[in-house]
Amino acid sequence: MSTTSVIVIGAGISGISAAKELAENGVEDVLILEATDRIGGRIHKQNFGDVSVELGAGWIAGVGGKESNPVWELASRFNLRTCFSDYTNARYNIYDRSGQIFPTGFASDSYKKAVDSAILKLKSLEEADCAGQVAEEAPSSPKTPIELAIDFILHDFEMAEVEPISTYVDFGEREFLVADERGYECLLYKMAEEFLFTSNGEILDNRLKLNKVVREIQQSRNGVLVKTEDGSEYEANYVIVSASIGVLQSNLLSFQPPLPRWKTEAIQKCDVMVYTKIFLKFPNCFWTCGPGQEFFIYAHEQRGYFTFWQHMENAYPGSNILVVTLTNEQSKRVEAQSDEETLKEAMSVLRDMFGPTVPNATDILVPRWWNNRFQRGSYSNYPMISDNQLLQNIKAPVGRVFFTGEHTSEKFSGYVHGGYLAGMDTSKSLLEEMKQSLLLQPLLDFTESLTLKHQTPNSQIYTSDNFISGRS
Ligand SMILES: Cc1cc2nc3c(=O)[nH]c(=O)nc-3n(C[C@H](O)[C@H](O)[C@H](O)COP(=O)(O)OP(=O)(O)OC[C@H]3O[C@@H](n4cnc5c(N)ncnc54)[C@H](O)[C@@H]3O)c2cc1C
Repeated sequence: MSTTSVIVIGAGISGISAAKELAENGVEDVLILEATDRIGGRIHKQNFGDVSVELGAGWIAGVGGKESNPVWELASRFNLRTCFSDYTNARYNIYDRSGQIFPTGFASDSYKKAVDSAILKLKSLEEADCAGQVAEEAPSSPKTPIELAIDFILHDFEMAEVEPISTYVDFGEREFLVADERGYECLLYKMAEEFLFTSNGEILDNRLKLNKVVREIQQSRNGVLVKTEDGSEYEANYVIVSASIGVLQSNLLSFQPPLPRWKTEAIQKCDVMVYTKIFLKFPNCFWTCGPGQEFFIYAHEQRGYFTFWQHMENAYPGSNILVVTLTNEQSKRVEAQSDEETLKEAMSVLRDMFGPTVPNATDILVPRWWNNRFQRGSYSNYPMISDNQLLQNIKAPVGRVFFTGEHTSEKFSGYVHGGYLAGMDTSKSLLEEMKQSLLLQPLLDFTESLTLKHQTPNSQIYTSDNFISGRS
Protein backbone atom coordinates (compact mmCIF):
# COMPACT_ATOMS: atom_id res chain seq x y z
CA MET A 1 0.00 0.00 0.00
CA SER A 2 1.50 3.38 -0.95
CA THR A 3 1.36 6.24 1.51
CA THR A 4 0.08 9.63 0.42
CA SER A 5 1.01 12.81 2.24
CA VAL A 6 -2.56 13.86 3.00
CA ILE A 7 -5.98 12.27 2.70
CA VAL A 8 -8.87 14.74 2.54
CA ILE A 9 -12.20 13.22 3.57
CA GLY A 10 -15.06 14.89 1.72
CA ALA A 11 -15.25 16.87 -1.53
CA GLY A 12 -17.47 19.78 -0.58
CA ILE A 13 -16.19 23.36 -0.88
CA SER A 14 -13.93 23.05 2.19
CA GLY A 15 -12.41 19.72 1.11
CA ILE A 16 -11.72 20.98 -2.41
CA SER A 17 -10.29 24.27 -1.18
CA ALA A 18 -8.09 22.42 1.38
CA ALA A 19 -6.74 20.03 -1.27
CA LYS A 20 -6.13 22.90 -3.71
CA GLU A 21 -4.21 24.88 -1.10
CA LEU A 22 -2.00 21.85 -0.39
CA ALA A 23 -1.39 21.16 -4.09
CA GLU A 24 -0.50 24.80 -4.72
CA ASN A 25 2.05 24.62 -1.91
CA GLY A 26 3.90 21.63 -3.23
CA VAL A 27 1.93 18.82 -1.54
CA GLU A 28 0.59 17.24 -4.71
CA ASP A 29 0.16 13.67 -3.50
CA VAL A 30 -3.21 14.36 -1.95
CA LEU A 31 -6.03 11.82 -2.01
CA ILE A 32 -9.63 13.00 -1.75
CA LEU A 33 -12.14 10.38 -0.58
CA GLU A 34 -15.77 11.37 -1.15
CA ALA A 35 -18.74 9.29 0.02
CA THR A 36 -21.14 10.23 -2.78
CA ASP A 37 -20.83 10.03 -6.57
CA ARG A 38 -20.21 13.76 -6.99
CA ILE A 39 -18.25 16.71 -5.62
CA GLY A 40 -20.08 19.65 -4.04
CA GLY A 41 -21.58 18.29 -0.80
CA ARG A 42 -24.12 20.85 0.40
CA ILE A 43 -23.77 22.73 -2.88
CA HIS A 44 -26.01 20.63 -5.09
CA LYS A 45 -28.07 21.54 -8.14
CA GLN A 46 -30.85 19.43 -9.59
CA ASN A 47 -32.95 19.81 -12.71
CA PHE A 48 -36.54 20.52 -11.78
CA GLY A 49 -39.31 21.88 -13.97
CA ASP A 50 -36.85 22.52 -16.85
CA VAL A 51 -34.44 24.66 -14.81
CA SER A 52 -31.56 24.12 -12.37
CA VAL A 53 -32.57 24.53 -8.76
CA GLU A 54 -30.22 24.60 -5.79
CA LEU A 55 -31.17 22.05 -3.13
CA GLY A 56 -28.42 23.27 -0.80
CA ALA A 57 -26.70 26.65 -0.77
CA GLY A 58 -28.52 29.03 -3.09
CA TRP A 59 -27.17 32.47 -2.25
CA ILE A 60 -23.85 34.22 -2.19
CA ALA A 61 -24.38 36.10 1.04
CA GLY A 62 -22.28 39.12 1.93
CA VAL A 63 -21.65 41.25 -1.14
CA GLY A 64 -21.04 44.96 -1.63
CA GLY A 65 -19.12 45.68 1.58
CA LYS A 66 -15.69 47.01 2.36
CA GLU A 67 -14.04 43.63 1.86
CA SER A 68 -14.62 41.34 -1.06
CA ASN A 69 -16.28 37.98 -0.46
CA PRO A 70 -13.93 35.36 -1.99
CA VAL A 71 -16.87 33.30 -3.26
CA TRP A 72 -18.27 36.37 -5.01
CA GLU A 73 -14.84 36.81 -6.62
CA LEU A 74 -14.94 33.20 -7.84
CA ALA A 75 -18.46 33.72 -9.15
CA SER A 76 -17.37 36.82 -11.07
CA ARG A 77 -14.32 35.04 -12.45
CA PHE A 78 -16.39 32.17 -13.79
CA ASN A 79 -19.37 34.26 -14.93
CA LEU A 80 -21.84 32.61 -12.60
CA ARG A 81 -25.30 33.99 -13.35
CA THR A 82 -26.83 35.51 -10.22
CA CYS A 83 -29.86 37.57 -9.29
CA PHE A 84 -30.06 40.23 -6.54
CA SER A 85 -32.42 39.28 -3.71
CA ASP A 86 -34.31 42.22 -2.26
CA TYR A 87 -35.88 41.18 1.03
CA THR A 88 -36.86 44.67 2.15
CA ASN A 89 -40.46 44.31 1.07
CA ALA A 90 -41.05 40.77 2.39
CA ARG A 91 -42.40 42.11 5.67
CA TYR A 92 -45.19 43.92 3.79
CA ASN A 93 -46.28 40.76 1.96
CA ILE A 94 -47.59 38.87 4.98
CA TYR A 95 -50.78 36.89 4.34
CA ASP A 96 -53.14 35.69 7.05
CA ARG A 97 -55.08 32.43 6.76
CA SER A 98 -57.95 34.11 4.97
CA GLY A 99 -55.73 35.50 2.22
CA GLN A 100 -55.69 39.09 3.55
CA ILE A 101 -52.40 40.97 3.49
CA PHE A 102 -51.61 42.64 6.83
CA PRO A 103 -51.74 46.46 6.50
CA THR A 104 -48.28 48.01 5.99
CA GLY A 105 -48.29 50.02 9.26
CA PHE A 106 -49.33 47.02 11.33
CA ALA A 107 -46.71 44.76 9.72
CA SER A 108 -44.07 47.43 10.18
CA ASP A 109 -44.91 47.87 13.89
CA SER A 110 -44.91 44.12 14.49
CA TYR A 111 -41.57 43.85 12.77
CA LYS A 112 -40.04 46.62 14.85
CA LYS A 113 -41.43 45.05 18.04
CA ALA A 114 -39.91 41.69 17.11
CA VAL A 115 -36.49 43.22 16.40
CA ASP A 116 -36.57 45.16 19.70
CA SER A 117 -37.57 42.06 21.62
CA ALA A 118 -34.83 39.99 19.95
CA ILE A 119 -32.24 42.64 20.89
CA LEU A 120 -33.53 42.65 24.49
CA LYS A 121 -33.36 38.87 24.61
CA LEU A 122 -29.79 38.88 23.33
CA LYS A 123 -28.80 41.51 25.90
CA SER A 124 -30.36 39.57 28.76
CA LEU A 125 -28.64 36.38 27.56
CA GLU A 126 -25.31 38.23 27.52
CA GLU A 127 -25.87 39.69 30.98
CA ALA A 128 -26.93 36.33 32.41
CA ASP A 129 -23.93 34.69 30.74
CA CYS A 130 -21.56 37.25 32.32
CA ALA A 131 -23.14 36.64 35.73
CA GLY A 132 -23.05 32.86 35.22
CA GLN A 133 -26.87 32.61 35.39
CA VAL A 134 -29.60 31.29 33.12
CA ALA A 135 -31.60 34.06 31.39
CA GLU A 136 -35.29 34.34 32.18
CA GLU A 137 -37.73 34.06 29.30
CA ALA A 138 -38.40 37.42 27.62
CA PRO A 139 -41.79 38.82 28.70
CA SER A 140 -42.83 39.62 25.14
CA SER A 141 -42.31 36.28 23.41
CA PRO A 142 -44.18 36.02 20.08
CA LYS A 143 -47.72 34.67 20.27
CA THR A 144 -49.94 35.81 17.41
CA PRO A 145 -49.52 34.33 13.89
CA ILE A 146 -47.90 37.52 12.55
CA GLU A 147 -45.51 37.72 15.53
CA LEU A 148 -44.61 34.06 15.11
CA ALA A 149 -44.03 34.53 11.38
CA ILE A 150 -41.75 37.54 11.94
CA ASP A 151 -39.90 35.75 14.73
CA PHE A 152 -39.30 32.85 12.33
CA ILE A 153 -37.98 35.19 9.65
CA LEU A 154 -35.65 36.91 12.11
CA HIS A 155 -34.22 33.79 13.70
CA ASP A 156 -34.56 30.86 11.32
CA PHE A 157 -34.15 32.65 8.04
CA GLU A 158 -31.08 34.57 7.00
CA MET A 159 -32.45 38.09 7.27
CA ALA A 160 -29.98 38.92 9.95
CA GLU A 161 -30.98 42.28 11.37
CA VAL A 162 -30.64 41.49 15.02
CA GLU A 163 -27.03 40.77 15.75
CA PRO A 164 -23.96 41.90 13.88
CA ILE A 165 -22.99 38.96 11.69
CA SER A 166 -19.46 38.97 10.31
CA THR A 167 -20.59 37.98 6.82
CA TYR A 168 -22.68 41.17 6.47
CA VAL A 169 -20.33 43.42 8.44
CA ASP A 170 -17.20 42.38 6.53
CA PHE A 171 -18.50 41.56 3.07
CA GLY A 172 -21.65 43.66 2.79
CA GLU A 173 -25.39 43.25 3.22
CA ARG A 174 -26.37 42.24 -0.27
CA GLU A 175 -27.28 38.70 -1.25
CA PHE A 176 -27.34 37.19 -4.71
CA LEU A 177 -29.28 34.10 -5.69
CA VAL A 178 -27.41 31.74 -7.97
CA ALA A 179 -29.49 31.24 -11.12
CA ASP A 180 -27.15 29.43 -13.46
CA GLU A 181 -27.91 26.24 -15.38
CA ARG A 182 -24.42 24.96 -14.46
CA GLY A 183 -25.35 25.30 -10.80
CA TYR A 184 -23.47 26.84 -7.85
CA GLU A 185 -21.38 23.65 -7.92
CA CYS A 186 -19.65 24.71 -11.14
CA LEU A 187 -17.43 26.90 -8.92
CA LEU A 188 -16.08 23.71 -7.34
CA TYR A 189 -15.43 22.12 -10.73
CA LYS A 190 -13.61 25.27 -11.81
CA MET A 191 -11.49 25.15 -8.62
CA ALA A 192 -10.80 21.44 -9.17
CA GLU A 193 -9.68 22.12 -12.77
CA GLU A 194 -6.86 24.21 -11.37
CA PHE A 195 -5.15 21.29 -9.63
CA LEU A 196 -6.76 18.03 -10.79
CA PHE A 197 -6.67 16.50 -14.26
CA THR A 198 -9.97 17.16 -16.03
CA SER A 199 -11.33 16.67 -19.52
CA ASN A 200 -14.59 18.01 -20.98
CA GLY A 201 -15.74 19.22 -17.57
CA GLU A 202 -15.14 15.81 -15.99
CA ILE A 203 -12.57 15.15 -13.28
CA LEU A 204 -10.47 12.19 -14.42
CA ASP A 205 -7.72 12.44 -11.80
CA ASN A 206 -7.29 9.36 -9.62
CA ARG A 207 -6.44 11.59 -6.66
CA LEU A 208 -10.22 12.03 -6.36
CA LYS A 209 -12.09 8.86 -5.42
CA LEU A 210 -15.88 9.01 -5.41
CA ASN A 211 -18.24 6.55 -3.67
CA LYS A 212 -15.71 6.02 -0.89
CA VAL A 213 -17.48 6.12 2.45
CA VAL A 214 -14.88 6.49 5.18
CA ARG A 215 -15.81 4.54 8.32
CA GLU A 216 -12.63 4.40 10.35
CA ILE A 217 -9.62 6.63 10.91
CA GLN A 218 -6.81 4.90 12.76
CA GLN A 219 -3.80 6.90 13.76
CA SER A 220 -0.48 5.95 15.22
CA ARG A 221 2.69 7.89 15.85
CA ASN A 222 3.84 7.11 12.31
CA GLY A 223 0.79 7.82 10.24
CA VAL A 224 -2.90 7.34 9.61
CA LEU A 225 -4.83 4.40 8.18
CA VAL A 226 -8.23 5.19 6.64
CA LYS A 227 -10.76 2.39 6.08
CA THR A 228 -13.77 2.72 3.79
CA GLU A 229 -17.10 0.90 3.73
CA ASP A 230 -16.13 -1.15 0.65
CA GLY A 231 -13.17 -2.67 2.47
CA SER A 232 -10.45 -0.45 0.95
CA GLU A 233 -7.63 0.92 3.08
CA TYR A 234 -5.49 3.99 2.48
CA GLU A 235 -2.40 5.19 4.31
CA ALA A 236 -1.29 8.76 4.75
CA ASN A 237 0.90 10.93 6.89
CA TYR A 238 -2.05 13.19 7.75
CA VAL A 239 -5.80 13.34 7.33
CA ILE A 240 -8.14 16.31 6.94
CA VAL A 241 -11.75 15.53 7.87
CA SER A 242 -14.23 17.88 6.18
CA ALA A 243 -17.44 15.98 7.02
CA SER A 244 -20.19 18.17 8.48
CA ILE A 245 -20.79 18.72 12.20
CA GLY A 246 -23.92 16.54 11.88
CA VAL A 247 -21.81 13.66 10.53
CA LEU A 248 -19.26 14.12 13.33
CA GLN A 249 -22.12 13.93 15.84
CA SER A 250 -23.38 10.68 14.26
CA ASN A 251 -21.59 7.34 14.38
CA LEU A 252 -20.62 7.21 10.70
CA LEU A 253 -16.95 7.84 11.43
CA SER A 254 -15.00 6.07 14.13
CA PHE A 255 -11.62 7.18 15.36
CA GLN A 256 -8.92 4.88 16.73
CA PRO A 257 -7.92 5.72 19.35
CA PRO A 258 -11.19 7.48 20.19
CA LEU A 259 -11.18 11.27 20.07
CA PRO A 260 -10.39 12.89 23.42
CA ARG A 261 -13.23 14.17 25.58
CA TRP A 262 -12.63 17.89 25.02
CA LYS A 263 -13.11 17.21 21.29
CA THR A 264 -16.23 15.03 21.45
CA GLU A 265 -17.87 17.37 23.97
CA ALA A 266 -17.27 20.37 21.72
CA ILE A 267 -18.66 18.51 18.69
CA GLN A 268 -21.81 17.49 20.57
CA LYS A 269 -22.39 21.03 21.91
CA CYS A 270 -22.69 22.66 18.50
CA ASP A 271 -26.25 22.80 17.18
CA VAL A 272 -27.19 21.65 13.72
CA MET A 273 -29.72 23.66 11.77
CA VAL A 274 -32.01 21.87 9.32
CA TYR A 275 -33.10 24.12 6.48
CA THR A 276 -35.26 22.75 3.68
CA LYS A 277 -36.26 24.40 0.43
CA ILE A 278 -39.29 22.69 -1.09
CA PHE A 279 -39.79 23.33 -4.81
CA LEU A 280 -43.25 23.29 -6.43
CA LYS A 281 -43.91 23.45 -10.17
CA PHE A 282 -47.22 24.87 -11.48
CA PRO A 283 -48.88 24.97 -14.91
CA ASN A 284 -49.13 28.74 -14.62
CA CYS A 285 -48.24 31.65 -12.35
CA PHE A 286 -51.08 32.70 -9.99
CA TRP A 287 -49.07 34.82 -7.54
CA THR A 288 -48.11 38.49 -7.77
CA CYS A 289 -44.90 39.09 -9.66
CA GLY A 290 -44.19 42.83 -9.65
CA PRO A 291 -41.30 44.65 -7.98
CA GLY A 292 -40.93 43.82 -4.26
CA GLN A 293 -43.09 40.69 -4.59
CA GLU A 294 -40.41 37.99 -4.86
CA PHE A 295 -40.72 36.99 -1.21
CA PHE A 296 -43.95 36.56 0.73
CA ILE A 297 -44.93 35.25 4.12
CA TYR A 298 -47.74 33.09 5.47
CA ALA A 299 -48.78 33.73 9.09
CA HIS A 300 -50.06 30.61 10.85
CA GLU A 301 -50.57 29.82 14.53
CA GLN A 302 -47.89 27.13 14.29
CA ARG A 303 -44.44 28.75 14.15
CA GLY A 304 -42.57 27.94 10.93
CA TYR A 305 -45.53 26.23 9.22
CA PHE A 306 -44.91 26.92 5.49
CA THR A 307 -43.96 30.49 6.46
CA PHE A 308 -41.45 31.74 3.95
CA TRP A 309 -42.18 31.72 0.19
CA GLN A 310 -40.28 32.82 -2.87
CA HIS A 311 -41.23 32.78 -6.53
CA MET A 312 -38.57 32.02 -9.12
CA GLU A 313 -39.75 34.36 -11.87
CA ASN A 314 -36.86 36.79 -11.24
CA ALA A 315 -34.31 33.98 -11.49
CA TYR A 316 -36.01 32.02 -14.27
CA PRO A 317 -38.86 33.96 -15.94
CA GLY A 318 -41.70 31.68 -17.03
CA SER A 319 -40.54 28.78 -14.85
CA ASN A 320 -43.75 28.81 -12.74
CA ILE A 321 -41.88 27.54 -9.69
CA LEU A 322 -42.47 28.44 -6.05
CA VAL A 323 -40.08 27.65 -3.19
CA VAL A 324 -41.14 27.36 0.44
CA THR A 325 -38.57 27.15 3.23
CA LEU A 326 -39.01 25.02 6.33
CA THR A 327 -36.55 24.65 9.19
CA ASN A 328 -35.71 22.37 12.12
CA GLU A 329 -38.74 20.52 13.54
CA GLN A 330 -40.90 21.32 10.50
CA SER A 331 -38.11 20.09 8.21
CA LYS A 332 -37.77 16.85 10.15
CA ARG A 333 -41.54 16.35 10.17
CA VAL A 334 -41.78 16.80 6.41
CA GLU A 335 -38.75 14.60 5.75
CA ALA A 336 -40.49 11.77 7.59
CA GLN A 337 -43.69 11.91 5.55
CA SER A 338 -44.43 11.19 1.88
CA ASP A 339 -44.03 13.98 -0.68
CA GLU A 340 -47.76 13.59 -1.52
CA GLU A 341 -48.67 14.56 2.07
CA THR A 342 -46.31 17.54 1.93
CA LEU A 343 -47.81 18.58 -1.39
CA LYS A 344 -51.31 18.43 0.12
CA GLU A 345 -50.24 20.68 3.02
CA ALA A 346 -48.52 23.16 0.71
CA MET A 347 -51.55 23.32 -1.61
CA SER A 348 -53.85 24.00 1.29
CA VAL A 349 -51.60 26.88 2.47
CA LEU A 350 -51.48 28.33 -1.06
CA ARG A 351 -55.31 28.13 -1.33
CA ASP A 352 -55.54 29.98 2.03
CA MET A 353 -53.40 32.74 0.57
CA PHE A 354 -54.58 32.90 -3.06
CA GLY A 355 -58.03 31.34 -3.06
CA PRO A 356 -59.62 28.00 -4.03
CA THR A 357 -58.92 28.31 -7.77
CA VAL A 358 -55.16 27.82 -7.39
CA PRO A 359 -54.19 24.98 -9.80
CA ASN A 360 -52.57 21.82 -8.48
CA ALA A 361 -48.79 21.69 -8.59
CA THR A 362 -47.54 19.30 -11.26
CA ASP A 363 -44.34 18.38 -9.43
CA ILE A 364 -42.70 18.68 -6.01
CA LEU A 365 -39.11 18.31 -4.83
CA VAL A 366 -38.36 17.80 -1.13
CA PRO A 367 -34.64 17.57 -0.25
CA ARG A 368 -33.85 15.49 2.85
CA TRP A 369 -30.73 16.94 4.48
CA TRP A 370 -31.51 15.60 7.94
CA ASN A 371 -31.89 11.99 6.84
CA ASN A 372 -28.88 12.11 4.55
CA ARG A 373 -26.23 10.13 6.44
CA PHE A 374 -23.45 12.15 4.74
CA GLN A 375 -24.93 15.44 6.03
CA ARG A 376 -27.27 15.00 9.05
CA GLY A 377 -28.47 18.59 8.80
CA SER A 378 -27.90 21.74 6.78
CA TYR A 379 -25.32 23.82 8.67
CA SER A 380 -23.78 24.47 12.08
CA ASN A 381 -25.50 26.82 14.46
CA TYR A 382 -23.32 28.10 17.26
CA PRO A 383 -24.94 29.32 20.48
CA MET A 384 -26.11 32.99 20.38
CA ILE A 385 -23.52 33.92 22.98
CA SER A 386 -20.24 33.21 21.31
CA ASP A 387 -18.00 30.75 23.08
CA ASN A 388 -14.59 30.98 21.52
CA GLN A 389 -13.22 27.93 23.31
CA LEU A 390 -15.99 25.78 21.83
CA LEU A 391 -15.05 26.79 18.30
CA GLN A 392 -11.32 26.39 18.98
CA ASN A 393 -11.93 22.85 20.25
CA ILE A 394 -14.09 21.94 17.27
CA LYS A 395 -11.42 23.00 14.84
CA ALA A 396 -8.32 21.86 16.74
CA PRO A 397 -6.40 18.92 15.23
CA VAL A 398 -6.01 15.70 17.17
CA GLY A 399 -2.58 14.26 16.48
CA ARG A 400 -2.34 13.69 12.74
CA VAL A 401 -6.04 14.27 12.13
CA PHE A 402 -7.03 17.81 11.14
CA PHE A 403 -10.58 19.18 10.92
CA THR A 404 -12.11 21.58 8.45
CA GLY A 405 -15.57 22.54 7.11
CA GLU A 406 -17.91 25.50 7.52
CA HIS A 407 -18.34 24.61 11.22
CA THR A 408 -14.63 25.33 11.82
CA SER A 409 -14.79 28.87 10.41
CA GLU A 410 -14.37 31.41 13.17
CA LYS A 411 -16.26 34.21 11.47
CA PHE A 412 -18.30 32.64 8.70
CA SER A 413 -19.64 29.32 9.97
CA GLY A 414 -22.76 28.20 8.14
CA TYR A 415 -21.83 29.76 4.80
CA VAL A 416 -20.20 28.66 1.56
CA HIS A 417 -17.45 31.26 2.01
CA GLY A 418 -16.96 29.90 5.56
CA GLY A 419 -16.26 26.45 4.10
CA TYR A 420 -14.02 27.89 1.39
CA LEU A 421 -11.89 29.92 3.81
CA ALA A 422 -11.82 27.15 6.44
CA GLY A 423 -10.38 24.71 3.88
CA MET A 424 -7.53 27.10 3.13
CA ASP A 425 -6.91 27.84 6.82
CA THR A 426 -6.77 24.18 7.80
CA SER A 427 -4.30 23.41 5.03
CA LYS A 428 -2.13 26.35 6.07
CA SER A 429 -1.98 24.96 9.63
CA LEU A 430 -1.20 21.51 8.29
CA LEU A 431 1.55 22.86 6.02
CA GLU A 432 3.06 24.57 9.06
CA GLU A 433 2.88 21.30 11.02
CA MET A 434 4.52 19.40 8.14
CA LYS A 435 7.31 21.96 8.00
CA GLN A 436 7.91 21.68 11.73
CA SER A 437 7.91 17.90 11.68
CA LEU A 438 10.41 17.87 8.77
CA LEU A 439 12.73 20.03 10.85
CA LEU A 440 12.24 17.78 13.87
CA GLN A 441 12.44 14.47 11.98
CA PRO A 442 16.18 13.78 12.43
CA LEU A 443 15.81 14.35 16.17
CA LEU A 444 12.69 12.15 16.38
CA ASP A 445 14.39 9.36 14.43
CA PHE A 446 17.31 9.46 16.82
CA THR A 447 15.17 9.31 19.99
CA GLU A 448 13.02 6.60 18.45
CA SER A 449 16.04 4.44 17.65
CA LEU A 450 17.06 4.73 21.32
CA THR A 451 13.62 3.80 22.70
CA LEU A 452 12.29 1.31 20.12
CA LYS A 453 14.07 -1.71 21.48
CA HIS A 454 12.22 -1.22 24.80
CA GLN A 455 8.73 -1.02 23.21
CA THR A 456 6.07 -3.53 22.22
CA PRO A 457 4.54 -2.80 18.74
CA ASN A 458 1.29 -1.57 20.26
CA SER A 459 2.90 1.00 22.46
CA GLN A 460 3.33 3.17 19.36
CA ILE A 461 -0.40 3.74 19.14
CA TYR A 462 -1.53 6.96 20.80
CA THR A 463 -3.97 6.72 23.64
CA SER A 464 -6.74 9.28 23.71
CA ASP A 465 -5.07 11.07 26.62
CA ASN A 466 -1.69 11.73 25.07
CA PHE A 467 -2.83 13.30 21.80
CA ILE A 468 -0.96 16.35 20.75
CA SER A 469 -3.54 18.99 20.06
CA GLY A 470 -3.36 22.47 18.65
CA ARG A 471 -5.31 23.81 21.61
CA SER A 472 -3.93 26.63 23.60
C1 LIG B 1 -30.43 23.77 2.34
C2 LIG B 1 -29.17 24.57 2.53
C3 LIG B 1 -29.17 25.91 2.22
C4 LIG B 1 -28.01 26.65 2.37
N1 LIG B 1 -27.99 27.95 1.96
C5 LIG B 1 -26.82 28.62 1.92
C6 LIG B 1 -26.74 29.87 1.26
O1 LIG B 1 -27.72 30.34 0.67
N2 LIG B 1 -25.56 30.52 1.27
C7 LIG B 1 -24.44 30.00 1.87
O2 LIG B 1 -23.38 30.65 1.85
N3 LIG B 1 -24.50 28.79 2.49
C8 LIG B 1 -25.64 28.08 2.50
N4 LIG B 1 -25.69 26.83 3.03
C9 LIG B 1 -24.50 26.32 3.73
C10 LIG B 1 -23.41 25.82 2.77
O3 LIG B 1 -23.98 24.96 1.81
C11 LIG B 1 -22.36 25.08 3.57
O4 LIG B 1 -21.87 25.92 4.59
C12 LIG B 1 -21.15 24.61 2.75
O5 LIG B 1 -21.50 24.15 1.47
C13 LIG B 1 -20.44 23.53 3.54
O6 LIG B 1 -19.31 23.05 2.87
P1 LIG B 1 -18.37 22.00 3.59
O7 LIG B 1 -17.28 21.67 2.66
O8 LIG B 1 -18.03 22.47 4.94
O9 LIG B 1 -19.29 20.70 3.84
P2 LIG B 1 -20.00 19.72 2.80
O10 LIG B 1 -20.43 20.45 1.60
O11 LIG B 1 -21.01 18.99 3.57
O12 LIG B 1 -18.83 18.73 2.37
C14 LIG B 1 -18.49 17.59 3.13
C15 LIG B 1 -18.35 16.41 2.18
O13 LIG B 1 -17.97 15.27 2.96
C16 LIG B 1 -18.62 14.13 2.44
N5 LIG B 1 -18.63 13.11 3.50
C17 LIG B 1 -19.36 13.09 4.64
N6 LIG B 1 -19.08 11.98 5.35
C18 LIG B 1 -18.15 11.30 4.64
C19 LIG B 1 -17.49 10.06 4.84
N7 LIG B 1 -17.71 9.31 5.92
N8 LIG B 1 -16.59 9.63 3.91
C20 LIG B 1 -16.34 10.37 2.81
N9 LIG B 1 -16.96 11.55 2.56
C21 LIG B 1 -17.84 12.00 3.47
C22 LIG B 1 -20.00 14.64 2.06
O14 LIG B 1 -20.62 13.79 1.12
C23 LIG B 1 -19.67 16.02 1.49
O15 LIG B 1 -19.44 15.96 0.09
C24 LIG B 1 -26.82 26.04 2.89
C25 LIG B 1 -26.84 24.69 3.20
C26 LIG B 1 -27.99 23.95 3.01
C27 LIG B 1 -27.98 22.46 3.28
